[in-house]
Amino acid sequence: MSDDTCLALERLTLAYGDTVAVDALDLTVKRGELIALLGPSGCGKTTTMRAIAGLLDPRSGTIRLEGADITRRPANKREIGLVFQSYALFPHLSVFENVAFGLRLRREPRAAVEAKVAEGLRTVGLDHLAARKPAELSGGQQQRVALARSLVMEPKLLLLDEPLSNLDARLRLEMRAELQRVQKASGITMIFVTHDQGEALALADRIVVMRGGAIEQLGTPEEIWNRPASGFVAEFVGFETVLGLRDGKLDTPAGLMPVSGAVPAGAAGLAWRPGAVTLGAGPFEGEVLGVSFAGETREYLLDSPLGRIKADAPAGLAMHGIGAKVAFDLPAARAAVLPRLG
Ligand SMILES: Nc1ncnc2c1ncn2[C@@H]1O[C@H](COP(=O)(O)OP(=O)(O)OP(=O)(O)O)[C@@H](O)[C@H]1O
Repeated sequence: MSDDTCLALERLTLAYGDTVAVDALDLTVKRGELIALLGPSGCGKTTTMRAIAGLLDPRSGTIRLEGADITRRPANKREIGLVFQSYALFPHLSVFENVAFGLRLRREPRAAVEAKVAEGLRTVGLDHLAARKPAELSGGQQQRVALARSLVMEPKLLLLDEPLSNLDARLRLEMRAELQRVQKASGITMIFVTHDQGEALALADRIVVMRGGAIEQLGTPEEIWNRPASGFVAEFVGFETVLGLRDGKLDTPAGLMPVSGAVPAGAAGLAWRPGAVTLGAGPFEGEVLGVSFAGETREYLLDSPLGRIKADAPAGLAMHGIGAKVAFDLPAARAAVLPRLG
């Protein structure tokens, strides 16, 4: 293990009775990294976080924090912070006292508590609201208090479970940027759970895409976005059309069809985002089932022998109405090449 490793999960297996929720998971998180655990409901994200926090005993495997084996260490001795979606602030305490709570419990000297709370509130931009009660704050401000409360404890690792899911869309965007800023400013290693690919892509240094209790792909946002490792990841990051390859041809519901362009040897499939589908020309034909205006583009849903195809076209072009037959192409040059299809 290198010196800059914060957390290492080694062959971590987690189960509820007979149900194995996470199977032999290996993951190394570097110090100062912001990691997203991304995946559909039930893939094991929360279970993994609970085990790291010490709220669930692993069936087997090891958890190391800064080199020390903490697999069997009680939760309150792990120096790991937790921020959950319900931020559960104490309603009768001021913002200041909420943030100070853990430090006081740790019996830190009064002056140290005051300095740390002041800095924590400054970090999240709430120093001017220290005297307020939680009920006098917006949802986003309450979430920031919860974040400050964890930051002041100076954890070795901070775990955030769907930290932004209780906020409305506008606040969520604001808090995304805020969380990223706070993470870089504090330097605290963070792992956050989300099922929102946009959030993971926007925030994380690296993304762990989970599926069925295992890691499907681990990579930077750019890698996950541009080079999905499987059809599953591709669909998760907006490649709406995924087709397998057999004998160098597209394997479609209507049989094998030629590919437009060259395909790398060994590829299992190709995937296109709506913007990569050529509309108005090409060897295939589809019937327009739906069309919606999206500012710069129009988004089409086509019914075709290859299945349902989503395609975007510049809004400046003439519109194809519902029921119209439109030619289209799926150019290999604009597809992501999938090493695995499933
Ligand atoms: N307390 C429990 N008892 C039994 N099975 C559980 C329990 N909690 C979770 N599971 C099962 O473990 C698996 C992983 O669940 P987990 O909550 O970790 O998924 P998740 O990825 O966090 O999903 P979500 O996004 O819905 O929170 C699922 O199959 C789930 O049904």
